[in-house]
Amino acid sequence: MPVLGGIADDFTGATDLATNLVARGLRTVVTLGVPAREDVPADVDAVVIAVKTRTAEVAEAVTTARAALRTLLDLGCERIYDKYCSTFDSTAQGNIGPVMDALLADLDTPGTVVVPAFPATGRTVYQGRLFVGSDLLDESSMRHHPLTPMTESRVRLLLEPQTRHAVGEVFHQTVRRGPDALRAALDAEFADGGPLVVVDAIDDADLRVIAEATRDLPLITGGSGLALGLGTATSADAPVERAELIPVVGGHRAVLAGSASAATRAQVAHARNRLPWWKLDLEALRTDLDAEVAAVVEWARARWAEDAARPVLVYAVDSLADVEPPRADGGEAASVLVERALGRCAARFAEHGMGGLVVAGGETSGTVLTALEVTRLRLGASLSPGVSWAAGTTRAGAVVNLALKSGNFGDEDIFTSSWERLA
Ligand SMILES: Nc1ncnc2c1ncn2[C@@H]1O[C@H](COP(=O)(O)OP(=O)(O)O)[C@@H](O)[C@H]1O
Ligand SMILES: O=C(O)[C@@H](O)C(=O)COP(=O)(O)O
Repeated sequence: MPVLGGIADDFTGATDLATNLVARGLRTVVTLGVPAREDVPADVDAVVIAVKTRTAEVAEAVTTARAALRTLLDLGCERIYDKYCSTFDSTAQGNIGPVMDALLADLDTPGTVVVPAFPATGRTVYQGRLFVGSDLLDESSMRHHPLTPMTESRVRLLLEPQTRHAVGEVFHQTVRRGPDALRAALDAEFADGGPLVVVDAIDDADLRVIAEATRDLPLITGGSGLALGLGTATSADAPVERAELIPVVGGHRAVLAGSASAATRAQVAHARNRLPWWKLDLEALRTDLDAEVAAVVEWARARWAEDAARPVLVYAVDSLADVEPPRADGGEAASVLVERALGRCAARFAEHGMGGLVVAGGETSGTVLTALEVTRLRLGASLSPGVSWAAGTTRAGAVVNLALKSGNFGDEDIFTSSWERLA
């Protein structure tokens, strides 16, 4: 029976959290959407429900999060982990604050911590300010995010407009004094300040202190980093390797990249010199999307006929100059066309024997998994911080190996090197 239940506001965020839970020895399953109780396997320690609510209407995000919470409690989960982006992707309306408010109310708890930090990927919080590498959040590329531009770095100021509660802060000086000092500071905030407390963390040792100080809270919130501080589920008879065991299926291999993020663009440039590649043509998609997809599928099958195990790369963006802004004339947005095309490619590739797939991009992953009719993922070995191989089960019961990569995650060679870890 699962002990920990996660609610993640997008699909790559869910696999990011699950990756860190597996690293702590927890056998973890990700469900895509709120599952029926009988669809959750019994032999897991953690369940992460992936919902696509980061940029949804506030009311929809809250209703979905509450439904996910009810299911996790029904499954027997004793603690809930509310996972949002390590760059706090949200707007003044939400959805991080409204979801926290709803979870706090439903769990009837005195308060919780707000911990976006994920130091392994450069996201740290110091004196209440969120950094991406050495840049303050509002000076990083997140300033220009198309849906959730982040123009403020102080987490308290980002959260206050979104929540009905007061927001407190506990700085690094206190975290450094250890779990007891932190817990005393949190209790003081919960008693006089408010139930939401932003806590600094600049390295994994800080995350361990925060996890220890909050071990009896029914709700914790953050990026995925906080999971690295959780007590390990491992023992002599339950080593970390047990949590990583997933079925590996054979078959053809592909990489589908719809992300335009800086890390993905570098990974595409690296892979173009090493793998057969196809760059989607926006004009061709706009003219006849099905014909372009058919051409991609024919091309991929020819490459697999030459070398059955060699991955093919299908991607959308080399440089930011390729990114087409939303159209003023009401024509179909490039982002929609690219997502639709990559989803259809995935489904057709699966019909032609694809057994392994790396997907780059959060929105893209959502579309691709929907097209493949994958309903749940069992997380396996980690590829890099926040990214793992998984075994995805489709509605029809077929299994496909998947690695979902958030746009800014992963080393430059992830599209070519990840396959070694699958073997
Ligand atoms: N040439 C393009 N012009 C406009 N949008 C694009 C283009 N290529 C891809 N996109 C869209 O950009 C979005 C990237 O988002 P996502 O997949 O979440 O990646 P990330 O994780 O990097 O944010 C997708 O909706 C994708 O379809
Ligand atoms: O917390 C994180 O940084 C990631 O898990 C995440 O949510 C990234 O979002 P996308 O870049 O939209 O995939």
